[in-house]
Amino acid sequence: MTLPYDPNVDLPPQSEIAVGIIGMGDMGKMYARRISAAGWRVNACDREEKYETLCEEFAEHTNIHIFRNGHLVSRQSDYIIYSVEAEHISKVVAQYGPSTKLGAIVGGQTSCKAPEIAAFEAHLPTDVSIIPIHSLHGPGVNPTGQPLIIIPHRLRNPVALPLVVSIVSCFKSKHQFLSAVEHDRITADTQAVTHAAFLSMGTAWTCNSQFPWEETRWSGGIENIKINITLRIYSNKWHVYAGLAILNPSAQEQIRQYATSTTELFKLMISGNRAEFSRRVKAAGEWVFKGRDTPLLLRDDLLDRFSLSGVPKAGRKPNSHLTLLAMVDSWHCLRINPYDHMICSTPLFRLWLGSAEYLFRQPELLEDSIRFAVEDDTFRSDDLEFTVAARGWSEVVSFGDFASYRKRFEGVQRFFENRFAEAQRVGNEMITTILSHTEEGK
Ligand SMILES: NC(=O)C1=CN([C@@H]2O[C@H](COP(=O)(O)OP(=O)(O)OC[C@H]3O[C@@H](n4cnc5c(N)ncnc54)[C@H](OP(=O)(O)O)[C@@H]3O)[C@@H](O)[C@H]2O)C=CC1
Ligand SMILES: O=C(O)C(=O)Cc1ccc(O)cc1
Repeated sequence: MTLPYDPNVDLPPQSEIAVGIIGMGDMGKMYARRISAAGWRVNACDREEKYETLCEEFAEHTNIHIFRNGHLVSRQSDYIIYSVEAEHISKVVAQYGPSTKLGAIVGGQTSCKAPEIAAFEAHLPTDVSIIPIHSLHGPGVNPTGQPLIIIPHRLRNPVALPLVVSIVSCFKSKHQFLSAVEHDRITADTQAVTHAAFLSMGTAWTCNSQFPWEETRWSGGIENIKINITLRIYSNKWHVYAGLAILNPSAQEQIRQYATSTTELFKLMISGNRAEFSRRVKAAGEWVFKGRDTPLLLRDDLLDRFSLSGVPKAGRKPNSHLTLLAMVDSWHCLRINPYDHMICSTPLFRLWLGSAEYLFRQPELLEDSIRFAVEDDTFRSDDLEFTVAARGWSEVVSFGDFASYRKRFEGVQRFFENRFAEAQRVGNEMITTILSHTEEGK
């Protein structure tokens, strides 16, 4: 890969550089710990009311200096990272941006870059370079080998970009240099629609008052992925998912298509039109998976290790898998090749694509799923609730309605909260094990 900067440029000594972090939530703290451990001085703050508790929490970290507010961080830091809620980025940058140190570099960690860039352009002094970043994983995932997107948006000197690269190299992530527009288009494909599928599963289970791990029809194999990842998402903060779906215009189109594909497939299922249902599903599968002969991303023996349920393999039933059929149909309708975006994929996206591949590249499984969808009513009420849920999520996102998004999200969160600790533990292990096997091609 040709680097978009001169790697031989002379950088200032590490002892002269301070990294600022505004927003010490889950991601901000993870960044502060890793960057300071690599030897950089870190200046950090959250909202003023958290100053004392943050000072206590980081009292032992001599390289992390907690300040009362973003003005104090901005005026003495050389690379300042805003790690706040995407919904608030404009307000927070308007507040602290004018205090940025002369000639410094500013970036953000929000998941959608259009509003972040607009805020920086509007509120930062013109001498400041703008280099946003985005770690494509949650705070509990080891950043080593995960994609880290770097956006060299405004470079005021030849040192700015190599300095940022040198600072973030402590994550040992895979660097991808993109424009903000490319970033938003790709993450709409990989993140927003993936989350829409899992959010809808959680809503459907809640509306049916079901804990899926207690039912034989959701046990083992890719069902473990559906359950673990749904719980993982709902154990996180609502604003992370709301921000990247609502603020990214490409995401809205994709989520709408996912809801449409779900609805159209569900109508074919209940009309008993097996021929047309089968034709549409297989046409989508052909388009997305044709010619793929690499080993499947997911393997049965690995999947079965990560169950939240105690149902033995013999007791399991086929599933209509409307969630996955609709995903592949959406990719087909929007002409999105999901493999094109692997370089910017999150662990959840890889597991979701792996699940789709597992179903579509094993013809007997796909036939079972088609037959079950049209001829068996075991999953009818689940599929009905899923369809209603997918449309509901799409509607909230298209209305740009953060308050309703939060209410929907937190309602499901309450339903599942007793299982979050276990789901986090199993989910972390599942991500580490399955993805390490896929990456090594084992
Ligand atoms: N969590 C994830 O998996 C990932 C998140 N991201 C993105 O990173 C960003 C941070 O996410 P995450 O750490 O999870 O979220 P958190 O809610 O944990 O952290 C955001 C922090 O910023 C604080 N904050 C808000 N306003 C200000 C302000 N004016 N000054 C200082 N601090 C402020 C918040 O306080 P308060 O809570 O009081 O508002 C909160 O503590 C988001 O934009 C998210 O989309 C990116 C990759 C992964
Ligand atoms: O992997 C996922 O999709 C997650 O849910 C974690 C996550 C959330 C937001 C991001 O901007 C990046 C990663």
